[in-house]
Amino acid sequence: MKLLKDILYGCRIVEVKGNTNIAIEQINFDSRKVGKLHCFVAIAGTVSDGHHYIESAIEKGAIAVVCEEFPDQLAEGITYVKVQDSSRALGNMASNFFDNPSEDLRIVGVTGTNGKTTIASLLYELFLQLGYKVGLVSTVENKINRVVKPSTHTTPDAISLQQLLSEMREAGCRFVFMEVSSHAVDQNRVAGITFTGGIFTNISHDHLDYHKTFSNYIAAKKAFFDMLPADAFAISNLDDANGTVMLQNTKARKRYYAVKRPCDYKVKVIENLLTGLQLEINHQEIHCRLIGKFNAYNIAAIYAAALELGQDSLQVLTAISLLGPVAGRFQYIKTPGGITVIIDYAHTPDALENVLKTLNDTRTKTEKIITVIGCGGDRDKTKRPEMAKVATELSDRVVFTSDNPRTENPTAILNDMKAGVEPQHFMKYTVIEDRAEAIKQAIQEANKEDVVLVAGKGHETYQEINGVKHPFDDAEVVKQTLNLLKK
Ligand SMILES: CC(=O)N[C@H]1[C@@H](OP(=O)(O)OP(=O)(O)OC[C@H]2O[C@@H](n3ccc(=O)[nH]c3=O)[C@H](O)[C@@H]2O)O[C@H](CO)[C@@H](O)[C@@H]1O[C@H](C)C(=O)N[C@@H](C)C(=O)N[C@H](CCC(=O)O)C(=O)O
Ligand SMILES: Nc1ncnc2c1ncn2[C@@H]1O[C@H](COP(=O)(O)OP(=O)(O)OP(=O)(O)O)[C@@H](O)[C@H]1O
Ligand SMILES: N[C@H](CCC[C@H](N)C(=O)O)C(=O)O
Ligand SMILES: [Mg+2]
Repeated sequence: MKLLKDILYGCRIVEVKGNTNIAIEQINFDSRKVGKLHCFVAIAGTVSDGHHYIESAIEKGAIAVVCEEFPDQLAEGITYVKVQDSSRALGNMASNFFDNPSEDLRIVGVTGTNGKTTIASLLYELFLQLGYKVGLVSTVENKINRVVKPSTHTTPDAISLQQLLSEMREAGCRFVFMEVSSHAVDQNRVAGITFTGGIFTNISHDHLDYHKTFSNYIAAKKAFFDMLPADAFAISNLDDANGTVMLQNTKARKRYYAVKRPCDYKVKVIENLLTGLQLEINHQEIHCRLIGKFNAYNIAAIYAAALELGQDSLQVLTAISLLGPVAGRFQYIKTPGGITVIIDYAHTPDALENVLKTLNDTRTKTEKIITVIGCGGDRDKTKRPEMAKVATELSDRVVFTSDNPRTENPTAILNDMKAGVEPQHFMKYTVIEDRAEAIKQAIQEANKEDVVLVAGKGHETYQEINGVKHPFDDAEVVKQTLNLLKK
């Protein structure tokens, strides 16, 4: 229990009606989950508006309401607090409610279109190796030191996030590495967190269904760097067209990493093989087990962050050389029959292009690249034709299939994809809606030396159709199919 006036500390309050000197059991932004002595925070969302549910929250036991507009009728004995921005207030309130965990932790946020999970997970592993207790907030899983907590979002809502951070503090964690999605910035899920540092990976086509324009999407990512305090660090990718824009207005100390340009943390790719990367970081040579040039950027970013966090360069390089791949990111299977299968979470045109370029860069003359790819339903439709175009241009054969159709018709999604294929590549693809069948077809077509790329789902263990998550794991299906076909 905490006093409402203490929970509201630091919020931009416009007007109060009622008593704030009351004890609150829990804060809640969903009327359906409200209980006795709760404070309900009304937020305007993408589908509906929490302000419509104030009455029902009170019926369920809320004794205080935080909102942007007072309802026409005020209920007796209830405290109403009008704020400028209720999602921002929620962030602050959640932090106060859990005794401001971020002030006792060193939290580094990672934002960008691709590479967030990879960088956050690698930093988590790296700092464990350096002997620290560490927390991780990611798309794949959350971790409190070594204890796994399932993840539902890339960045959880403000209340779940502050609770998670407080559990990390409780468990003695010193560092936390977390993904900060553009949705999270836009919805103020990270408001109230004091970050020690921020990392920008890259920005390319994704989530235009939500942000509407590319410049809104850039602005959401940039807003994260604008909120960093002056004693934090802001690390950005100088090779990305928006790498400097991201840090334009930050108060934090600016650091850049890059492969192509001179900068604070410069990486050179000496060798890019299917067994790993040989790199030079600020003139120090290392080998790492991660595959693909894009991972040179991820390695540069984690090296930069570790050094900005005060770690010893030599120890960091040694630890980097021991890091293994992240689940579902360029996961590599070599079969007894000589086929290579790669499972990768590439679900944007840019990621798919990077992965396929890596496979093209490292292939021999005779080997075929066979790609299995689908696009998610209820997500950015404009990326569908682009992903299909990239897949057919950079592969010898492509099987278009389903990837979480959600509430959309899978055939309609596949038609959106097909519209992006250039006529000269029409002969390269087939369409098999059933993902397991699509994987089987690709593996069946593969001969010794060929590479099968199964892209889009990575670590996911389900296929989401009409609100139901059916068990489906690309890695499992691949293994079963390889056994079945004796490949
Ligand atoms: C589009 C989006 O981001 N939606 C998120 C948002 O919900 P919303 O704005 O749609 O909520 P809404 O249904 O309009 O309701 C508005 C408000 O009324 C409340 N309400 C609603 C109904 C009711 O009966 N009572 C009630 O109080 C709701 O609790 C909410 O506070 O706020 C919710 C609470 O934080 C999130 O769970 C929800 O994530 C949905 C499930 C989602 O799918 N989000 C994805 C797109 C997402 O966030 N992805 C990013 C990763 C993207 C990336 O890969 O980069 C992520 O961080 O995971
Ligand atoms: N630095 C990078 N640049 C471009 N592509 C990358 C980079 N790192 C990883 N990728 C590609 O993008 C895919 C997704 O990587 P990752 O899961 O790390 O990104 P993410 O930003 O966490 O994605 P999400 O927004 O879905 O959480 C990988 O499977 C790989 O294909
Ligand atoms: N975080 C991303 C993941 C997409 C993964 C892909 N498998 C899909 O379902 O589209 C999103 O929610 O848009
Ligand atoms: Mg992620």
